Amino acid sequence: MQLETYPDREMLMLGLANVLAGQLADFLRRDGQATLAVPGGTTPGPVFDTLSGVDLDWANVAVLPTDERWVPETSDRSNTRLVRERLIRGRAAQARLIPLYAPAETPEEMLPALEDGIRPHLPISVLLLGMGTDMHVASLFPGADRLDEALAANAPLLLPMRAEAAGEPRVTLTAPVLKGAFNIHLLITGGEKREALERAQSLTPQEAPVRAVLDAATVHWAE
Ligand SMILES: O=C1O[C@H](COP(=O)(O)O)[C@@H](O)[C@H](O)[C@H]1O
Repeated sequence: MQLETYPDREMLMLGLANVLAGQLADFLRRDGQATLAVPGGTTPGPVFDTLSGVDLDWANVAVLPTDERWVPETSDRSNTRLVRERLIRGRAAQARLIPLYAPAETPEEMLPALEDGIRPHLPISVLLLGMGTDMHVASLFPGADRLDEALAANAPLLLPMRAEAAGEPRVTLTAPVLKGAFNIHLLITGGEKREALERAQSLTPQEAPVRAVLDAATVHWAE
């Protein structure tokens, strides 16, 4: 793991957006297309605000949530809603958003169709992850019902996930998809998450799912 510490959160969000933009630009120059996977939650909004204003060939960028709460976009719990409102706008309005939710009672019903949607956009060129204080990344929660399956080397692309801490059912990219990304960034803020990250280093991926990606990740942190 490589750790980048920033003097404050504003510098963190700006600096990280700049790194992500640079890596996307490299992919676009080389391959003519790129896939950016991004988290939901409370932390990444300011990164999205900056990134959405960067001059890139956004029409050739596919944007994929790392995980989704099984709620429609009308819910303020929807990660897709956050991405649409804060990232897929301005210069980035041309980017193609690949949803991990489709209207149905349960994620299981839509899983094959959702997998078909993301398959053409893998591997991920640039992956941004958040982390909870419980050391979950994407929706790989400690104690989740299908965590072992999601951590396995032969895991499918996507799995439904249920955990007490998760609230509603989730859908998540699995560990092999996350680990398969060319560039992996983890965004965390505050002392509690920094301590959790330190703790995670001596735990198993089952205890601390962030461990699944940590060795290959650059961690971006500010108090
Ligand atoms: O539930 C989720 O939580 C994590 C961390 O969110 P934060 O609010 O602590 O930043 C997030 O990375 C994940 O995408 C989301 O579904």
